[in-house]
Amino acid sequence: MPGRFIAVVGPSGVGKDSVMAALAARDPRFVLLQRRITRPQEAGGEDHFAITGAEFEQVERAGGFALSWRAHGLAYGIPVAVDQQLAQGSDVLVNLSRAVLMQAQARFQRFVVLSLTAPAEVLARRLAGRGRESAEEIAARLSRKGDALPAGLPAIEIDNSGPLERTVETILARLQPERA
Ligand SMILES: Nc1ncnc2c1ncn2[C@@H]1O[C@H](COP(=O)(O)OP(=O)(O)O)[C@@H](O)[C@H]1O
Ligand SMILES: O=P(O)(O)OC[C@H]1O[C@H](OP(=O)(O)OP(=O)(O)O)[C@H](O)[C@@H]1O
Repeated sequence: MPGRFIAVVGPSGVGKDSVMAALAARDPRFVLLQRRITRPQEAGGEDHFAITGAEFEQVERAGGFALSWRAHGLAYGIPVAVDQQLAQGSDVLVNLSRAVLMQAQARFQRFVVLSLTAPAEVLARRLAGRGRESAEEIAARLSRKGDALPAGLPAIEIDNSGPLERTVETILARLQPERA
Protein backbone atom coordinates (compact mmCIF):
# COMPACT_ATOMS: atom_id res chain seq x y z
CA MET A 1 0.00 0.00 0.00
CA PRO A 2 1.44 3.42 -0.92
CA GLY A 3 1.88 6.05 1.76
CA ARG A 4 -0.36 9.06 2.15
CA PHE A 5 0.33 12.45 0.58
CA ILE A 6 -0.45 14.73 3.53
CA ALA A 7 -0.98 18.34 2.43
CA VAL A 8 -0.39 20.79 5.28
CA VAL A 9 -2.08 24.13 4.56
CA GLY A 10 -2.97 27.35 6.35
CA PRO A 11 -2.07 31.03 6.53
CA SER A 12 1.47 32.32 6.78
CA GLY A 13 2.77 32.01 10.34
CA VAL A 14 0.22 29.42 11.47
CA GLY A 15 2.98 26.85 12.03
CA LYS A 16 2.94 24.54 8.99
CA ASP A 17 6.71 23.93 8.92
CA SER A 18 6.97 23.64 12.71
CA VAL A 19 4.13 21.13 12.91
CA MET A 20 5.53 19.07 10.03
CA ALA A 21 9.00 18.97 11.58
CA ALA A 22 7.58 17.97 14.98
CA LEU A 23 5.52 15.17 13.41
CA ALA A 24 8.52 13.82 11.50
CA ALA A 25 10.67 13.96 14.64
CA ARG A 26 8.00 12.15 16.59
CA ASP A 27 7.24 9.27 14.21
CA PRO A 28 9.62 7.93 11.51
CA ARG A 29 6.69 6.87 9.34
CA PHE A 30 6.32 10.54 8.42
CA VAL A 31 8.84 12.00 6.00
CA LEU A 32 9.30 15.62 5.04
CA LEU A 33 9.27 16.64 1.42
CA GLN A 34 12.03 19.06 0.43
CA ARG A 35 10.42 21.69 -1.80
CA ARG A 36 12.14 23.47 -4.69
CA ILE A 37 11.73 27.21 -4.05
CA THR A 38 13.19 30.32 -5.71
CA ARG A 39 14.18 31.54 -2.24
CA PRO A 40 17.84 31.75 -1.17
CA GLN A 41 19.02 28.83 0.96
CA GLU A 42 20.28 31.14 3.68
CA ALA A 43 16.83 32.69 4.24
CA GLY A 44 16.29 30.24 7.11
CA GLY A 45 13.11 28.48 8.16
CA GLU A 46 12.26 25.28 6.31
CA ASP A 47 14.99 23.15 4.75
CA HIS A 48 14.07 23.80 1.13
CA PHE A 49 16.15 23.26 -2.01
CA ALA A 50 16.97 26.68 -3.48
CA ILE A 51 16.62 27.03 -7.24
CA THR A 52 16.86 30.00 -9.62
CA GLY A 53 13.84 31.24 -11.55
CA ALA A 54 15.36 30.01 -14.84
CA GLU A 55 16.09 26.54 -13.42
CA PHE A 56 12.59 26.38 -11.98
CA GLU A 57 10.98 27.09 -15.33
CA GLN A 58 13.20 24.55 -17.04
CA VAL A 59 12.25 21.78 -14.58
CA GLU A 60 8.59 22.79 -14.76
CA ARG A 61 8.56 22.67 -18.58
CA ALA A 62 10.29 19.28 -18.55
CA GLY A 63 7.55 17.84 -16.31
CA GLY A 64 9.81 17.54 -13.28
CA PHE A 65 7.22 18.85 -10.83
CA ALA A 66 4.18 16.91 -9.63
CA LEU A 67 2.76 20.27 -8.50
CA SER A 68 4.00 23.84 -8.87
CA TRP A 69 2.64 27.26 -8.03
CA ARG A 70 3.57 30.91 -7.37
CA ALA A 71 2.97 32.91 -4.17
CA HIS A 72 4.69 35.68 -2.18
CA GLY A 73 6.74 36.54 -5.30
CA LEU A 74 8.31 33.06 -5.25
CA ALA A 75 7.86 29.85 -7.27
CA TYR A 76 7.39 26.53 -5.45
CA GLY A 77 7.69 23.00 -6.85
CA ILE A 78 7.06 19.46 -5.59
CA PRO A 79 9.50 17.14 -7.44
CA VAL A 80 8.03 14.05 -9.11
CA ALA A 81 10.40 12.02 -6.89
CA VAL A 82 7.63 12.27 -4.29
CA ASP A 83 6.05 9.31 -6.09
CA GLN A 84 8.97 7.09 -5.03
CA GLN A 85 8.68 8.14 -1.39
CA LEU A 86 4.96 7.31 -1.48
CA ALA A 87 5.59 4.00 -3.25
CA GLN A 88 7.92 3.03 -0.40
CA GLY A 89 4.96 3.40 1.95
CA SER A 90 6.01 6.63 3.66
CA ASP A 91 3.42 9.20 4.69
CA VAL A 92 4.84 12.32 3.07
CA LEU A 93 4.21 15.73 4.69
CA VAL A 94 4.02 18.54 2.16
CA ASN A 95 3.60 22.26 2.82
CA LEU A 96 1.17 23.17 0.05
CA SER A 97 -0.66 26.21 -1.30
CA ARG A 98 -4.41 25.99 -0.87
CA ALA A 99 -4.61 26.95 -4.55
CA VAL A 100 -3.33 23.54 -5.73
CA LEU A 101 -5.35 21.26 -3.45
CA MET A 102 -7.77 20.09 -6.14
CA GLN A 103 -4.87 19.27 -8.46
CA ALA A 104 -3.17 17.40 -5.63
CA GLN A 105 -6.30 15.44 -4.85
CA ALA A 106 -6.51 14.33 -8.48
CA ARG A 107 -2.79 13.49 -8.65
CA PHE A 108 -2.31 11.36 -5.51
CA GLN A 109 -4.06 8.12 -4.70
CA ARG A 110 -4.10 8.50 -0.91
CA PHE A 111 -4.56 12.16 -0.09
CA VAL A 112 -5.18 13.92 3.23
CA VAL A 113 -5.51 17.65 3.97
CA LEU A 114 -4.39 19.02 7.35
CA SER A 115 -5.68 22.56 7.64
CA LEU A 116 -4.01 24.54 10.44
CA THR A 117 -5.67 27.57 12.02
CA ALA A 118 -4.80 30.28 14.56
CA PRO A 119 -6.19 33.78 15.27
CA ALA A 120 -4.78 36.73 13.31
CA GLU A 121 -2.91 38.20 16.31
CA VAL A 122 -1.12 34.88 16.82
CA LEU A 123 -0.05 34.83 13.14
CA ALA A 124 1.35 38.38 13.43
CA ARG A 125 3.30 37.56 16.58
CA ARG A 126 4.72 34.36 15.11
CA LEU A 127 5.81 35.91 11.82
CA ALA A 128 7.62 38.68 13.71
CA GLY A 129 9.24 36.05 15.94
CA ARG A 130 10.30 33.88 12.98
CA GLY A 131 12.30 36.78 11.54
CA ARG A 132 12.67 35.35 8.02
CA GLU A 133 10.84 38.23 6.31
CA SER A 134 11.14 42.02 6.59
CA ALA A 135 8.39 44.02 8.33
CA GLU A 136 7.05 44.94 4.89
CA GLU A 137 6.96 41.33 3.73
CA ILE A 138 5.25 40.28 6.96
CA ALA A 139 2.56 42.93 6.45
CA ALA A 140 2.01 41.65 2.90
CA ARG A 141 1.72 38.05 4.14
CA LEU A 142 -0.76 39.03 6.86
CA SER A 143 -2.95 40.98 4.45
CA ARG A 144 -2.84 38.30 1.75
CA LYS A 145 -6.21 36.69 1.41
CA GLY A 146 -5.28 33.08 0.91
CA ASP A 147 -7.72 30.91 -0.94
CA ALA A 148 -10.40 29.26 1.18
CA LEU A 149 -10.35 25.48 1.13
CA PRO A 150 -12.12 24.18 -1.98
CA ALA A 151 -15.79 23.43 -1.27
CA GLY A 152 -16.44 19.75 -0.68
CA LEU A 153 -12.81 18.81 -0.17
CA PRO A 154 -12.49 16.77 3.05
CA ALA A 155 -9.98 18.35 5.42
CA ILE A 156 -8.86 17.75 8.99
CA GLU A 157 -8.96 21.14 10.69
CA ILE A 158 -6.50 21.62 13.54
CA ASP A 159 -6.11 24.63 15.84
CA ASN A 160 -2.40 25.43 16.32
CA SER A 161 -2.81 28.41 18.64
CA GLY A 162 -1.76 26.35 21.67
CA PRO A 163 1.51 24.50 22.36
CA LEU A 164 3.08 22.62 19.45
CA GLU A 165 3.10 19.38 21.43
CA ARG A 166 -0.68 19.52 21.87
CA THR A 167 -1.14 20.07 18.12
CA VAL A 168 1.06 17.05 17.37
CA GLU A 169 -0.94 14.83 19.74
CA THR A 170 -4.22 15.95 18.18
CA ILE A 171 -2.95 15.28 14.66
CA LEU A 172 -1.59 11.85 15.58
CA ALA A 173 -4.94 10.91 17.10
CA ARG A 174 -6.79 12.12 14.00
CA LEU A 175 -4.46 10.35 11.55
CA GLN A 176 -3.99 7.11 13.46
CA PRO A 177 -7.23 5.33 12.55
CA GLU A 178 -6.41 5.47 8.84
CA ARG A 179 -2.94 4.04 9.44
CA ALA A 180 -4.03 0.75 10.93
N1 LIG B 1 2.26 25.92 18.39
C1 LIG B 1 3.18 26.89 18.37
N2 LIG B 1 3.45 27.61 19.49
C2 LIG B 1 4.36 28.61 19.48
N3 LIG B 1 5.07 28.99 18.40
C3 LIG B 1 4.85 28.33 17.24
C4 LIG B 1 3.91 27.26 17.16
N4 LIG B 1 3.89 26.80 15.88
C5 LIG B 1 4.79 27.56 15.20
N5 LIG B 1 5.37 28.47 16.01
C6 LIG B 1 6.37 29.50 15.64
O1 LIG B 1 5.71 30.41 14.75
C7 LIG B 1 6.58 30.83 13.69
C8 LIG B 1 5.93 30.48 12.34
O2 LIG B 1 5.92 29.07 12.22
P1 LIG B 1 6.16 28.34 10.82
O3 LIG B 1 6.22 26.89 11.13
O4 LIG B 1 7.31 28.96 10.10
O5 LIG B 1 4.76 28.70 10.09
P2 LIG B 1 4.32 28.60 8.56
O6 LIG B 1 5.20 27.55 7.92
O7 LIG B 1 2.88 28.19 8.61
O8 LIG B 1 4.48 29.98 8.00
C9 LIG B 1 7.92 30.13 13.92
O9 LIG B 1 8.80 31.03 14.56
C10 LIG B 1 7.57 28.97 14.85
O10 LIG B 1 8.63 28.63 15.71
O1 LIG C 1 -2.02 29.87 -1.32
P1 LIG C 1 -1.72 29.76 0.15
O2 LIG C 1 -2.37 28.58 0.80
O3 LIG C 1 -1.94 31.04 0.92
O4 LIG C 1 -0.16 29.46 0.27
C1 LIG C 1 0.77 30.29 -0.39
C2 LIG C 1 2.17 29.89 -0.05
O5 LIG C 1 2.41 30.19 1.34
C3 LIG C 1 3.20 29.17 1.90
O6 LIG C 1 4.53 29.43 1.51
P2 LIG C 1 5.74 29.58 2.52
O7 LIG C 1 5.89 28.30 3.26
O8 LIG C 1 6.91 30.11 1.77
O9 LIG C 1 5.27 30.75 3.48
P3 LIG C 1 4.83 30.72 5.00
O10 LIG C 1 5.84 29.83 5.72
O11 LIG C 1 4.94 32.15 5.44
O12 LIG C 1 3.43 30.18 5.03
C4 LIG C 1 2.61 27.95 1.21
O13 LIG C 1 3.47 26.86 1.30
C5 LIG C 1 2.44 28.40 -0.21
O14 LIG C 1 3.62 28.23 -0.94
